[in-house]
Amino acid sequence: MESNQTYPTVTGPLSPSETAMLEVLVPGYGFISRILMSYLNIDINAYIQLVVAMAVFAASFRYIYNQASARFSQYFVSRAEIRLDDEIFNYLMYWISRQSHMKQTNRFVAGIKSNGYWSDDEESDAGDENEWDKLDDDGKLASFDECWEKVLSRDKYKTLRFTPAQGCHYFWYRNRPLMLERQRQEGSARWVLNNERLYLSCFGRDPTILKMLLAEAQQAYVERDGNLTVIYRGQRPCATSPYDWYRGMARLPRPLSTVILDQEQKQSFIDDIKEYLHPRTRRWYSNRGIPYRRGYLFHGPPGTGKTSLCFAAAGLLGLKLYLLNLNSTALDEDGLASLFAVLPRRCIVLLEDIDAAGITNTRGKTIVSTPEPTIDEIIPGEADGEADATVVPDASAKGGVTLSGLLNVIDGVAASEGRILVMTTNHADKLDPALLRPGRVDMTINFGYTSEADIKEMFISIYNTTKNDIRRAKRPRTASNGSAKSSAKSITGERRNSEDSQVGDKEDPLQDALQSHQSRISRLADEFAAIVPSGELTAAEIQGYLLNHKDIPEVAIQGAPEWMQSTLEKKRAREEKEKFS
Ligand SMILES: Nc1ncnc2c1ncn2[C@@H]1O[C@H](COP(=O)(O)OP(=O)(O)OP(=O)(O)O)[C@@H](O)[C@H]1O
Repeated sequence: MESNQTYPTVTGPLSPSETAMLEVLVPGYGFISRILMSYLNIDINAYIQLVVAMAVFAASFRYIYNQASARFSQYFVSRAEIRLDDEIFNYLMYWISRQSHMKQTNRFVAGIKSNGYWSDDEESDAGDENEWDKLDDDGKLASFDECWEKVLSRDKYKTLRFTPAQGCHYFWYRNRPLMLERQRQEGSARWVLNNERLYLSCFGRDPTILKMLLAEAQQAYVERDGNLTVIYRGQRPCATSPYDWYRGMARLPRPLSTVILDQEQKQSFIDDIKEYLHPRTRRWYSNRGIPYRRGYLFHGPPGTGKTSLCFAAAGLLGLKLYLLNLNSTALDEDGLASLFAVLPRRCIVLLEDIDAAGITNTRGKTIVSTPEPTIDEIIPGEADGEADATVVPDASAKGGVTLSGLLNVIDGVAASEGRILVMTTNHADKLDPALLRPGRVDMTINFGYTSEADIKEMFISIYNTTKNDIRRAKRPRTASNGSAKSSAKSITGERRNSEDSQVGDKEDPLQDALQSHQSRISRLADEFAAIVPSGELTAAEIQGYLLNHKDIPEVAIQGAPEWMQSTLEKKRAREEKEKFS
């Protein structure tokens, strides 16, 4: 029997069941096809097979292309992967940002912010001096205002840096075509910083060219630092990231001679470190089953040179300085352990003010903290804050590092070897004896108030002249006012270079003038030391005063009695207050 059933109005090469299937696969298909039919008289069913065929072809082509390119890459392309959390990422970015071909790319990331691979500090300092030099070279003694105007306008226009944006970039390196790919790590959240990867690729199965490029990038990066002391800080960029060491500033090394301390103590500290770092020492330790570590404790009142000595030692030995603030609540024992685990083979780790961090207690108690400092905060010699940490009995409640956690990373079974640990404190007597036992602290240096000899030495080091101070004194200057001020200014202006050689070179044409300057300064130093009582002030206090009169030592001496009196009065008042509180 024939059925009277009516089919939908859609007609064409597709059967109703096929159309129904399409409706399932492409919701709204029937509706759209009816609209097209009624208004435009187009029957899309007539083209559907063509469309499907094209889609199948495109999908197959894509699949084949992907497979072919994967096979091609596998057999004919070498590729290096560089991860953001590795320092080599900085090497490569630094190198790239200085390549002319990379500057020409039309997809790039522009930035001015200093980071691991761009640090403008040194360039800016050198630039400032150049401005001054240019004005001086015109034959006139540059005035501050003239120079400052130029420096300020330079500061307004920070250097723009460009690095390739995400995606592929092609370039030639040593006559070979290479590809650089910048990628976000798949599956990572956008706000997570630690998720970038770089891929370097070249044709052929031999990756030598890539390794050469990476070695060149490393060399460029390392040479940029030259003899600067590089400071790393243990922190994390955001709350979800793990703790890691982040490169902070790179500073000119501080000459050891500028740290005023008993010569014998200073020398035995340096000799001890040198002995420890000697290539044979590691084996000596391991042959005897002794963990290869060395710890130092610097203690004394604030501003007596603890940080300065550590910084100077790092500069002298060309070691990187790793700074860690134990006061952070966010830093737990795992974070601490992971930071110590990734320390390089040779470095100095500086834990400042450990008494403030709460290591004044017995094991199991927690160090509680102040907010985390920023990465750029550390300037050796300027750290003076006493963290207002408190100690709470429950380690789990607030986070933070326990004393036993600290002891574990210092010399636990899994503790890292090779590093030099320096801890500083203002109150050694408050520290737990466990922290001070040999193996954890192998040498203790006491920093005290200045003696008469220290005061003289400080005075001389501030007013005397180093070769670097007069590197620009290529022509005799006529002093603008003929006063002691102008003569002092011309030879004491700059104290920023690493060499601390005092002038006295036989061939130096300025030798006579400088020698008489030196003997004058040494005479004035005696006068100053006669005014300032020994054992009363810290080096920082004396330095602070002398810096207020850095151009005219005579004026410093004139004002010294009054300054001494007011400083001592304030000190006594503070001590009285502390006694009663
Ligand atoms: N012994 C010293 N020799 C030379 N300069 C010193 C000395 N002590 C302090 N200074 C000067 O005082 C400033 C502070 O010094 P530094 O940070 O080294 O002191 P500190 O003992 O580490 O202080 P704190 O305990 O507060 O951390 C620096 O600018 C440094 O140049």
